[in-house]
Amino acid sequence: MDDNMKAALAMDEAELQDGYSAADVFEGSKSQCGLTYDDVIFLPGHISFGVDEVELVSKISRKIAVKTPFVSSPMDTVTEASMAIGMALHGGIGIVHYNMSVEEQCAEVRKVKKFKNGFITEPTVLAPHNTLADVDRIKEQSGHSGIPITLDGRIHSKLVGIVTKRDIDFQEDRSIAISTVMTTDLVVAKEPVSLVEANELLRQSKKGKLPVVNEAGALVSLISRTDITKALDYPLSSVDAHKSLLCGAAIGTRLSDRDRFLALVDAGVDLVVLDSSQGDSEYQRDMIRWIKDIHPEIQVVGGNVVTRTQALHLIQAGVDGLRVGMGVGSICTTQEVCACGRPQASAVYHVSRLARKFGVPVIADGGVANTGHIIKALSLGASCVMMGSLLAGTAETPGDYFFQDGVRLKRYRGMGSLEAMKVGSAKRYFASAAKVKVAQGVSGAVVDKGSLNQYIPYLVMGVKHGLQDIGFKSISDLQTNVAIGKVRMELRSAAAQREGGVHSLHSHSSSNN
Ligand SMILES: NC(=O)C1=CN([C@@H]2O[C@H](COP(=O)(O)OP(=O)(O)OC[C@H]3O[C@@H](n4cnc5c(N)ncnc54)[C@H](O)[C@@H]3O)[C@@H](O)[C@H]2O)C=CC1
Ligand SMILES: O=c1[nH]c(=O)c2[nH+]cn([C@@H]3O[C@H](COP(=O)(O)O)[C@@H](O)[C@H]3O)c2[nH]1
Ligand SMILES: [K+]
Repeated sequence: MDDNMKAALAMDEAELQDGYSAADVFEGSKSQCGLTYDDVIFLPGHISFGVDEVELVSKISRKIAVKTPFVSSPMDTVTEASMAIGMALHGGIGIVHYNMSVEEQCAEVRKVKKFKNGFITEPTVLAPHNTLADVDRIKEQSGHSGIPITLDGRIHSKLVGIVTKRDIDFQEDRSIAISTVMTTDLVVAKEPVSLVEANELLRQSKKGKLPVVNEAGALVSLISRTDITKALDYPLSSVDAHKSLLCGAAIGTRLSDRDRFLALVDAGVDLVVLDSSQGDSEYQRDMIRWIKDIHPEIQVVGGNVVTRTQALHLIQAGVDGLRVGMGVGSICTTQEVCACGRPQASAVYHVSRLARKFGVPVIADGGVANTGHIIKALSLGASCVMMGSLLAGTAETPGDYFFQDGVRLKRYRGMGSLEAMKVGSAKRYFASAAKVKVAQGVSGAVVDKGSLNQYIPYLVMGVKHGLQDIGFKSISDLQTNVAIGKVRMELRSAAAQREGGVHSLHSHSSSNN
């Protein structure tokens, strides 16, 4: 090796550093220009690990960690129970919209909280003196068969038997007591028992239901084979201490929303999102203080904010998370109508920089059109991303598919669109009573994206590849290295952005959407 070569190889890191730090890009600019995801591009780092080693564990609020940093938007064409269940099963969380009555919203939340609990902690229970007709009634109302029987017909009482379809199907007389037909030779699990152990017991016993009892033989919960198969299929699931899926819900900041909040707490909600385009209001601060005062255990996400001052006001009021984004959603017209907002990469970077000091996670909301945008949001400090249009069109969203020009579509609309306001958000705007309705969103359609079961794993893998290319195994490592300037980036000219997209083809297809 000659001396020139040796000198070249001895170059230190500083000499080799390409690109710019996030601080250079977002704070050093003299152009007074706000930036968004497409304006920036990360330079690749060094890969020393496999893509499967990348972990996407993150936080959605101070106390709630998730394994997939994805949140579905509280919009009436995106999140009701089915979406919230799908998001939680895949390790994220769904926020049920509130363009419906309190009762309807609570029913959606209950469906999520009750979905396939690994452990059913409130099973339907009967007593030995109940009749087969009682079993029939329960089957009709709730679909449950396989009912545990306890001495006094309630949970936490001594387990004496179980009644299954097989015990009663061929009994003609439905007035006879359960005690005469129930199975008393029971396979039970003694608490504490893990789902894996319970699964093994169910496999060996070939039973459909496994009652869990305490030392004294009292029933404490029930495990069902169908539930457990699902639980084992979704290792990333976001669950609470009782193994129920996590669920969020949106509320407003009017006095009536306090009743909505209390009802949602009753329904088991884990987190509420104060849903507003401009979160820096006295209404919102009052709501946050009131909630944290009476229900400090419920996580409150405030927003939306895009500046550090707005964020600080909500942090001072006690929020557990911040939702960032104004006017950047695919269906948003707020920036055009109200002249307020901020390009999303700048908003996420600046708010996250402040929120990080207080340990408050940031949810980057809106404007996410591909996995590259998700990676950029996370890199710039967001703990999670909230998505509307990217998830719209999946099977789990409310609404039916329809065909237009031979393409299978689903409706997707802004919550401030005239169409959505007509259904309910008019109440939020006072627009129903107002003479002039000012829409801040549009309604449209998106293409069929299939089920979340294929779609979320695809998004997750895309994000993992991005972290691997930048050179980090976790979101926190990535964020720390962006913050200290080790991760390098550049702005992209308009021509560079064109180059980074698909170009120069007559036609192309993409299998992923
Ligand atoms: N992220 C974004 O860029 C945007 C989102 N949206 C979505 O549209 C929906 C509606 O958003 P907003 O109109 O911002 O809802 P909002 O409920 O925050 O505001 C509607 C109007 O009600 C007022 N208001 C709220 N609480 C009040 C109280 N206690 N007393 C008196 N007045 C009160 C507000 O100041 C505002 O004028 C939400 O789902 C939101 O996420 C709408 C526009 C932009
Ligand atoms: O200006 C707006 N008018 C609206 O009618 C509207 N509806 C929803 N949102 C916001 O957009 C986010 C979803 O954005 P994406 O479709 O880009 O994921 C959502 O999460 C919201 O923050 C609205 N913004
Ligand atoms: K927009």
